Amino acid sequence: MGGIAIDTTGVPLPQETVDGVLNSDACLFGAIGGEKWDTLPRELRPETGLLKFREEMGVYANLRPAIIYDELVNASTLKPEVITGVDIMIVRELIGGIYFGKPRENDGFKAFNTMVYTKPEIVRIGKTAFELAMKRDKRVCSVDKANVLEVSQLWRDTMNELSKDYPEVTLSHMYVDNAAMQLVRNPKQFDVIVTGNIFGDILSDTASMVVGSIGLLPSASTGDKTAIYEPIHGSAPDIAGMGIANPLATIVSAAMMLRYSLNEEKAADLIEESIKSVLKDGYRTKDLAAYDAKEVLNTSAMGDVIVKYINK
Ligand SMILES: NC(=O)c1ccc[n+]([C@@H]2O[C@H](COP(=O)([O-])OP(=O)(O)OC[C@H]3O[C@@H](n4cnc5c(N)ncnc54)[C@H](O)[C@@H]3O)[C@@H](O)[C@H]2O)c1
Ligand SMILES: CC(C)[C@H](C(=O)O)[C@@H](O)C(=O)O
Ligand SMILES: [Mg+2]
Repeated sequence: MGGIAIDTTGVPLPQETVDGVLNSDACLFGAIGGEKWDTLPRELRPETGLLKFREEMGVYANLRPAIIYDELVNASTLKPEVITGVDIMIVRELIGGIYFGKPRENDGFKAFNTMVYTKPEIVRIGKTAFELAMKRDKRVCSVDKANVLEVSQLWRDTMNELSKDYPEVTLSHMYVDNAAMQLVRNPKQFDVIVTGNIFGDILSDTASMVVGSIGLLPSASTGDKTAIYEPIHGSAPDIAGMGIANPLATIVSAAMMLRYSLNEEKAADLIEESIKSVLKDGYRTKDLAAYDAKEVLNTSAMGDVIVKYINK
């Protein structure tokens, strides 16, 4: 799917791809997008294919963990004391909100999108967040813009109602502008963040830089049918072909896939432990190279060294 599908079949999401993934336990997704396809009509763009893909797979809960590796505390642009120990789980609603709301239009003079959530959609993602919090530090921060938006008021009221089913979990609320600021001011205050589609998109890119690089953040998109595992970053066109992209976000996504969809806990542990050892031994890709690097590797060499450590 994406650009390659457009070039070979004329559409960004061929039915064959949808059927293939629906018949699978899980999907490991790379990244889509690029200037070449940016001027196509919206319905033919890679991004539209990705959204349709997520919708067809029913993956409403996008889990984006931002955890700092001890070895990389110096890689963040933030001070070590601010970020040491950061362990945030962003729970982003993925198949609703302004990305999918109707009506939507651009007639060349006026353009609009609609941010819409129904109560069942909010309950569904809220449950995911509360259940996850029960296995973590039992704190959920719900991020919205209830001071301005009706849709956020319903979001907040619903989260408050739902929290009664989870008396052990502490629920707090934050406006999205403040949340963006708090993420860089004091990221350790967060355990689970639950939020809508567009706010989660923005806050997860911010969180990635808190822990060092956007090339580090994996994600799991789960729902009722199957699951998609993908790095949070895009196709990084500005560095395409240079061999300097960090492959860790994708590799960690694969580890998440092994753990959560394929029941291969040991294999997942092995990958994650190898990554930690590789970082500890000072191997870095360029995005992390300025900090404590003993050896700077290109994309495929980083993959190779992780494989070597796994085999060890
Ligand atoms: N899930 C996806 O497939 C996805 C996600 C985001 C953006 N996109 C698409 O990707 C294209 C580029 O978008 P963008 O530039 O805003 O976002 P991007 O995430 O591709 O890149 C943002 C910045 O981060 C850097 N970066 C990204 N991944 C990296 C990695 N693994 N290692 C090192 N540096 C990395 C890039 O070089 C760039 O400077 C667009 O077409 C966009 O629609 C796709
Ligand atoms: C490419 C784009 C449609 C996508 C999104 O906004 O969901 C991306 O930014 C992401 O974070 O996965
Ligand atoms: Mg994004």
